[in-house]
Amino acid sequence: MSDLKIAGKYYWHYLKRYWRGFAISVILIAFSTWCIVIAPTYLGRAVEELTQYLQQWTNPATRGQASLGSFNHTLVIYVLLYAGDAASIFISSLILARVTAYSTGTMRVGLFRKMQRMRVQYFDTHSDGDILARFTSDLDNIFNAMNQALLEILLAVAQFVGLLIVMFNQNVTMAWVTMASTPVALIVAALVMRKAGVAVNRQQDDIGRLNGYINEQITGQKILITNGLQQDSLKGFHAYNAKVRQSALSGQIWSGILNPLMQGMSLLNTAIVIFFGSWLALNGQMSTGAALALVVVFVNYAQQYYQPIMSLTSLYSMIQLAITGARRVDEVRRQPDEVNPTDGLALQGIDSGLKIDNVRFSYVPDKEILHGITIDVHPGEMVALVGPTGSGKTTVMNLLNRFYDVDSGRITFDGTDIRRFDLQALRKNVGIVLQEPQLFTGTIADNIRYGDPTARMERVIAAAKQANIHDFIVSLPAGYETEVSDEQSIFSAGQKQLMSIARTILTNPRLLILDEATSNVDTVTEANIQAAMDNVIQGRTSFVIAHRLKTILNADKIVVLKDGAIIEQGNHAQLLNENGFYAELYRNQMVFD
Ligand SMILES: Nc1ncnc2c1ncn2[C@@H]1O[C@H](COP(=O)(O)OP(=O)(O)OP(=O)(O)O)[C@@H](O)[C@H]1O
Repeated sequence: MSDLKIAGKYYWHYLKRYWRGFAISVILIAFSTWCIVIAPTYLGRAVEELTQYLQQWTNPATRGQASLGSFNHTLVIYVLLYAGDAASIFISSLILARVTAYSTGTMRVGLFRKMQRMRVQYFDTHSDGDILARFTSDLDNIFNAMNQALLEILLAVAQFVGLLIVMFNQNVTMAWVTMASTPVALIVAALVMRKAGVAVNRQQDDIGRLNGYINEQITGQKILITNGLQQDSLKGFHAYNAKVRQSALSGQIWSGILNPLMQGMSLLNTAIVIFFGSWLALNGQMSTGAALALVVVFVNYAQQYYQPIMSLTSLYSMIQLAITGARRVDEVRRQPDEVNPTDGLALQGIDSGLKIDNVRFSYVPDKEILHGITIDVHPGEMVALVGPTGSGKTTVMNLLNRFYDVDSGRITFDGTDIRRFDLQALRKNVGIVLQEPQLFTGTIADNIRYGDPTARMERVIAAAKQANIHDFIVSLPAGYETEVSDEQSIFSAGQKQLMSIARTILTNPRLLILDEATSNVDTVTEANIQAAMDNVIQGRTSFVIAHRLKTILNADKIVVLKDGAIIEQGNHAQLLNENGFYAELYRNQMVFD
């Protein structure tokens, strides 16, 4: 589907609910067009009446009859028509401003809502900067274009249609003469617009990539500084920036050519009309006054004829940016939602166990990552996943709470395939503590009760105590009310980790997925984290991507993954007995990450 079609559908989706405002605007614009289009006929009439008056006045025999009455009357109507035009444009611009503000607001909400429903895959495969660009520059482009171009577009279309009607009403031959240059103009405009469209499309994609790069460089700023890579970072930025500059420039040049071209066409058109009009007058097929009036009226029409096209072409780059913006935002809108079964089952707990049953999985077609994984877990057991990097540990975790769905095989809780549970219910029962803890804007208390905003303060404090972070929190001047947004940087990685453990404890999940942090923390924090983890794991079925030896030793089951397959499974003693890969790693004191 072409970008224009996609954009058309997108705008229709959001604008149709404002049809009343639109209808009123269209009526007002039609009225204003009628005023504008009809006005030249009054101008023509005024010229005719003035000519008649002058003829009578210059002839002594008829001077007594000469009167400016009808001329004045025509002139008043002419002025009123322009006043009507101005008033109706003013009112419709107010209405359209409102439609723009509301509809772009709804677009923003729509995009944000969609983000909440989309599959994790989208976020895994798009840079944060690119996603952000869709919220910022793409939506801004849509807003700017609607704000400035919507009225112009409606006016242009109405004026064009109105003009055609009036021209053909006035004089069919002259109307055809006025339109004679249209095919050439349309072909030229289409060629130039295609070039500009390609450049503007590229510009937006380049901006997305530039934003992605900036975002990455900000996030990795400390690594940059540590490695002294600022100059390289700047070099990379220049390269991305140059691409944006080039595509923006080429877009501006191509869209900039359009307007002068159309102006040239308009001048040519006026010349053609004057030439034919004069020829008609000289041919003597009508009175000099009438012929003169016809030329005046059609010169006016000829100038107006290209006006709508010219105003559209002067807005072209803005309109093209909005079309591209709509295409990019619509791309997000059309992403598949997470699959939530209708009549999904409720999930109360995991009583008889969890089974990963011969699961195969690939992120992208034909590149299988997990090759038939089977793990049987009894309630309350702790499973440690170990294995070299890229062996598929995180992937197993991704499947357990349905960030992704298996290709074949199944995962069951108490014998029921997890795809049959209501997604919300499933996620409520599966808690995740990630390696990189994430805190959100709000107070520490808000962050701990993030998964259950209604939780009372006693539960927040109890969770913090279990996570061994209570003492630290109360040592802060504002305690639990400390604003995280301002103070985020003063928390250490370990403290953030403990807060996120407290958050998980508060939601009391039945299944726990824990990615042990590999970051080096001091021994006291390390002991704190270990104790907090023991607390959160206590009595829960849990999967831990284990990096600490102690965790592994404590595990009920150690699953050793290599290249997406389980090569060994059992507890520490059993695996040592097997004298295989695990035993080798253990004996060589190798780290499990
Ligand atoms: N979103 C994704 N799209 C495509 N391939 C992916 C995606 N995420 C991971 N992979 C690939 O899947 C394989 C397993 O990755 P996974 O993250 O599960 O390994 P891991 O054992 O957790 O590694 P690590 O210990 O380094 O975290 C890797 O080859 C990785 O490149």
